[in-house]
Amino acid sequence: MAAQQSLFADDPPDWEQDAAGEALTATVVMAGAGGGAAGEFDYLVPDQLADPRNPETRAEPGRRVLVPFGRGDRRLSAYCVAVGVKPRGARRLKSLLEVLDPAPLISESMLRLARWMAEYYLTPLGQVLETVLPAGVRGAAGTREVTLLSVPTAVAARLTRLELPEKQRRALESLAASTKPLSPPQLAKLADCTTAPINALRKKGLVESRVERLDTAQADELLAPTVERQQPKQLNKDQAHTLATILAALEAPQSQTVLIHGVTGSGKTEVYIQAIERVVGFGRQAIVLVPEISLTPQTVGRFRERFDHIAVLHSHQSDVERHRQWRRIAAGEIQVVVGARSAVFAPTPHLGLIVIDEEHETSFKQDTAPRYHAREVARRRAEAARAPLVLSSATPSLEAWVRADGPDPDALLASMPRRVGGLPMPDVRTIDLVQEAHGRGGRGAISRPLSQAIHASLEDRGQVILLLNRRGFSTHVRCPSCGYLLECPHCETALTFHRDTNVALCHWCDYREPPPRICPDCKSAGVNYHGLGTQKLEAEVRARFPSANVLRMDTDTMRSPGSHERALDAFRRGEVQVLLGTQMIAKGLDFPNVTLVGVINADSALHWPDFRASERTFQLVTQVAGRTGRGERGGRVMVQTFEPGHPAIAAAVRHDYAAFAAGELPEREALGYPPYGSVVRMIARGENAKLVEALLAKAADTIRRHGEEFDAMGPAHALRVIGPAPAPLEKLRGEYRFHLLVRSRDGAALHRVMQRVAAELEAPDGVRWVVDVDPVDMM
Ligand SMILES: Nc1ncnc2c1ncn2[C@@H]1O[C@H](COP(=O)(O)OP(=O)(O)OP(=O)(O)O)[C@@H](O)[C@H]1O
Ligand SMILES: [Zn+2]
Repeated sequence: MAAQQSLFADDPPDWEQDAAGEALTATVVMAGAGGGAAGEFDYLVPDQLADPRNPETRAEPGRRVLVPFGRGDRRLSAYCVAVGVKPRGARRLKSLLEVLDPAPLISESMLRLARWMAEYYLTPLGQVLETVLPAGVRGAAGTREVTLLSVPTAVAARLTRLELPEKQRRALESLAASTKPLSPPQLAKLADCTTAPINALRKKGLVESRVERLDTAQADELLAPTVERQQPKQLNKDQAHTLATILAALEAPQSQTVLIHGVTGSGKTEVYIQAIERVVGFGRQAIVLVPEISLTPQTVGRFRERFDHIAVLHSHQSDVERHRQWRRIAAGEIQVVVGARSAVFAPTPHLGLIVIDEEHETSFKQDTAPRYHAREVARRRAEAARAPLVLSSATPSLEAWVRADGPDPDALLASMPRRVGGLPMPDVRTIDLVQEAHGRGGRGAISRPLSQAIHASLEDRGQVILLLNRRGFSTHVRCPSCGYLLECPHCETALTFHRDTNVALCHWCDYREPPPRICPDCKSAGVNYHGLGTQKLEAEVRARFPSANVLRMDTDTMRSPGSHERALDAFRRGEVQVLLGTQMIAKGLDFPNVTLVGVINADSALHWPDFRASERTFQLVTQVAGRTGRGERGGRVMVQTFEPGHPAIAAAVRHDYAAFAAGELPEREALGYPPYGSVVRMIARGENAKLVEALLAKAADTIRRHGEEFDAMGPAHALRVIGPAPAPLEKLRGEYRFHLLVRSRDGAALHRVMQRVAAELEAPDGVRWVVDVDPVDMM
């Protein structure tokens, strides 16, 4: 009641404010999904929220405001997206209640980008804004406690006379040589030891420690590993040519996209780092997007070696840390932002360049609303900033490839077909599993030729990487008498047996149960474990190569923070001879001592119900093959497959991207799939399968009806609806899932129709649906 009264007191009826018939209004969208209030709403801006003498409470675009909404005047938080003078209509507008942010959270240009996303991805603007602005951006500044070590002067004076074990001596000398105090992990890194010798030094009183509470940003700065500055490398001819292409794009009056297509190890990263050095030299900032999994100290280190002020954004950061980084970026203190997908929204004030490394990676597409693709958002952002967008990959997406290889003068292609330093591409050979199975009776996962190659590599003191894209021990559990298959009760997919934890696990919803000792169906004793997961492969490798140290990398073993880095460090130091795991080992690793890569089953993703199945297979095999032969010792690759003749596998074996594209593109073209057309996927889910399917059937009719006008314009504009059908993942967490695909060669027409359908479609209770524009995930 009190709030109401003060409200009336401050807020005289607006007909008194404005006799001329015009009023200052703010256009707002409700925050988040909007609580049922989708769309834009106008409110009057009361005088006290328009006072230039009080900039902290002024209504302006990019700030959040509190508004009364609906009949009961629910107070909702909203984003102000525009302010203007409007003729007062007959209908009386309500007034803003409060301005919540003392300054805009988002610039006008980022607001325009968000509007584009809302429109393109058919998502409410309020929800897009919550994605563009990290949750922590309005959070309070944080502090952090840091232990700092230094060497007392008295100790430093007799440093050379101390009797110490080797590691302690090294640590003490490193600390004494440092110009600033160091934290224990920092010192451990510098002296290449664990924290044990450092603790020993502290106990002996040879090292002083104090605890300080620092601003998070300061703490980050201090805790950043100390790195030696590296100079730019002398570029080879292909690299120099690629750099020149990017530098020319920096001069162009409009934004250009440069696709760097370079084989693995061709020195792509070095080229774009040099381009960024130029950009930073003009006082502008660069954003580098990398897949989350490659945000390793190794990658980040390469940027630290070359730039003074970098910010790293990743998904494990706390709100407070993220907020800090955000503010430093917005203040122009940061030269290079390195981060995963959402770093595309980093508020750099003078953006000079965006780079997307491993551009083909699926993780650049967000799988919740707004289902944006960072490549498309980056392109829009680069266009607005008139800055180049650099895409880099050994296996570009066909979307990027066709654009770069086509007539568009603003889409350029730079090829780097050779590895740096004259290193040859690794020799790749396929092993036909059909023939092998006949020869050796189908025992185990490792064929004889692969086994021999592993032996040879190990004897030669080389390291081995084995890829198997399936975690767990056995991929399914079946009764040998009646054929009963153990399934997840919520997802109707086969449960995977995990031997280390002795559970049958659903990889979709995490449902788990102990594996049955008798068949739940026919009650006969014993069940069989079929199929191959990484755990079983690990057991086989340990049994066959007992003297090798084996490390398994998959989401089961890499759960704890830092485990990924520790594993890669152990591999780099040579403590591990065989690294085996899922696709997380296929990416970006640069270990010169890897002389053999084995792909256990190259076909595993080849027949997925996804029009990109061949492309994914080609990418995976090519990328993992690229992890070998990166040193002087050369390297080879063995690819086990049931289909050595499949074009995707055959092209990967020859490192021949152009051949892969030439084989795949006509098929896409014939069917009107991307990059020759656009696809939208609709997914509906609910507990009642009939209702779910009926909703999509209705959607299909609505799409066809709205599509008629485009169908009439001929095949270049027509829409084609495929489905509805049960989604490949038919049941998930107790809900049935159906999907349909719509495709058209005319992306704009498709978009227009889907906009109308999304606005019209009403789902019954218990059924939810989403529209995925440019889908990547087809499950
Ligand atoms: N011009 C050069 N002279 C000498 N060494 C170079 C040069 N360019 C790059 N290198 C080195 O070669 C290795 C591979 O380079 P880089 O990582 O840039 O290649 P890449 O194409 O990005 O690799 P990938 O995509 O396969 O991970 C790195 O160790 C890098 O430091
Ligand atoms: Zn499940």
